Amino acid sequence: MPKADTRSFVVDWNQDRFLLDGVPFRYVSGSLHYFRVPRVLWADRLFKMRMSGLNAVQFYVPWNYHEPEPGVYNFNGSRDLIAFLNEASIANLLVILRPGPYICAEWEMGGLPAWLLRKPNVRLRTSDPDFLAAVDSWFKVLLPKIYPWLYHNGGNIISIQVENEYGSYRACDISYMRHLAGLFRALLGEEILLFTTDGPEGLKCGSLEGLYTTVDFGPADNMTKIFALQREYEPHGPLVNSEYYTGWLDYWGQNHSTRSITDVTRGLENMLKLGASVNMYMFHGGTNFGYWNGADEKGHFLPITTSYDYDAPISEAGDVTPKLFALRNVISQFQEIPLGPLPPPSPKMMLGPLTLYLDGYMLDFLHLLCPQGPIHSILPMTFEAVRQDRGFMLYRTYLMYPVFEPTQFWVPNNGVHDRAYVMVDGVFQGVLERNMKHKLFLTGKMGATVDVLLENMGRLSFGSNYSDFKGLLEPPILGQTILTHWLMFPLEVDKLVKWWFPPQLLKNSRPQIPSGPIFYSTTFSILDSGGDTFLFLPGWTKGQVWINGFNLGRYWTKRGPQQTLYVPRPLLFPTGSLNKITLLELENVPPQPEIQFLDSPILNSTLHKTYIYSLSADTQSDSEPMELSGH
Ligand SMILES: CCCC/N=C1\SC[C@@H]2[C@H](O)[C@H](O)[C@@H](O)CN12
Repeated sequence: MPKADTRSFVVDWNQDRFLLDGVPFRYVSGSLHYFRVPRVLWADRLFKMRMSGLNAVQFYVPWNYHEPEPGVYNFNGSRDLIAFLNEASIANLLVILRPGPYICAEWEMGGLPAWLLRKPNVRLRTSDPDFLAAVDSWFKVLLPKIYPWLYHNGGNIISIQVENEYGSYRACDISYMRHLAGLFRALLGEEILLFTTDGPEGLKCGSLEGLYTTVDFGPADNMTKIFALQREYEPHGPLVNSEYYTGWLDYWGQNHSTRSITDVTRGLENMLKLGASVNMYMFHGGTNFGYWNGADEKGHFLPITTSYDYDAPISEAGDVTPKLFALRNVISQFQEIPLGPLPPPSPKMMLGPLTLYLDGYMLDFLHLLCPQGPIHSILPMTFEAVRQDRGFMLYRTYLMYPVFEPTQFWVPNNGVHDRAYVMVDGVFQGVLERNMKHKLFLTGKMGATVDVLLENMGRLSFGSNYSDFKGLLEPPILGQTILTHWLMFPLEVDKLVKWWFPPQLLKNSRPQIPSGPIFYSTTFSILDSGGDTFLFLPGWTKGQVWINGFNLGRYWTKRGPQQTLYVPRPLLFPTGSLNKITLLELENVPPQPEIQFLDSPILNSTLHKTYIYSLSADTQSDSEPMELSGH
């Protein structure tokens, strides 16, 4: 077989295979998402993937991670895409790039920026002119950055995916797919291999003439049937599974997902025997730090957990697993794998228990959390309308009349997106939750302050046939009265947490019943010999954690299945320096406000039965309000 005299990665239509520089080539790839791994750990993870026998790495580019506001771009630090491409090159891994614009990935809004929803009627993932204008603007920044990294230009990108499982989306807008294909060709040239990926039900609307059709399926699926479906769209060319599921995602309140080593290795072996190219999704999952998790909807709203361990061959903490060695053994039967050992699991550290101390009630810091002051509106406004993309917003109103008897407080049309923590005169009354908890009862004196803290638990990343706006989507109803005249406080919690809470800020303006939303913190130092660790929050309910100002993600100890948060060692300061951990507890503080750092994760706690509300047991009243209040 003569080698190509130039760099090339092409489909050999006669032999149903790929050719790399003119030589037959099959990729055995793995997915790793740079946006779920601190930059300092990228090289470690990529090296382990190479040593596992992979010759390629596949990853998405989340639009919302790089364009926080229209026309504002961020490719720095853990967002430095080019640096990640370079690390992959150093690890001798080719790249299969998936820039979207929609990526799914259990990522917030499937990677689409929330600011698209500032035009409430925008039709996402269609040829809607407003949507396409934003897409064009983004890709005219992104695609020229990756052009030099295309394989035939001297880089390591061998193929690029257009959209993501588009056939699973209701719109089925071929004009949109054609627009994307044209844009990619215009900005990347004719040589690069462009492809699509769909499940077996999605090929009709997901595939497009001129884009190589690939499929995705897991170990329990019928490989023969699904590859036959791919053949209906690609009678010639290599068989490709672009997402072979090595594990699966986790939802808060559902059991931890796993896939057996036997099933996963058997499926891989069967595909490699066919000569197929395969990408294993995920090979290393990582973490949904901050507020970046997405959500699904299967009967009810299902936010994704902070951990994206995915039961992947490389664990969330970057450790090799028996599943990795089993897969490496399969790969070694089909192609050469690098000689040499894989690094052992990294050192882990235990610490604590540590006592946390009350910094203050969230409501006492509104002047710092919302320095620009509230927005006033007769009816509550959404996060998107006030340009708060993620995190928390406080909605405040006042009782225009006394409420002596416990009176139902609810939001019509399941309008709490996603969790609401209700206070009256600063005293915690309870929680309302999208799909799960529609009402609570409260009393209050005339003029009492009614505060509703809304938590955005992550926008739908899959299966949404509507735009997932956040906040109070309808005005709450107290008894028969619609509550109007609201103050909206978009809260800059992350900015505040980076400050130190001077004790003098702490007002004892409320009974010392520690309940949320409330800040606790402490400082601690570690031994230099310490390693990665796993934060355990026994007795705490739900909230957010920061370590040294880094937003580690959400905890929901009461609901599970995740009980610990992965703490990468590079986040911690060395011996002699104090580390600071801050918790925002949204509900109830344990009698012993302590935390621990464990040397192994807990991702599969049994469900707390109290969570399993049946929808019928908690339906809201359908009675229409008799009068408007607040006038
Ligand atoms: C039956 C699966 C339909 C949804 N597709 C999923 S769930 C896990 C993965 C990731 O979200 C991935 O980003 C999707 O492309 C495919 N997939």
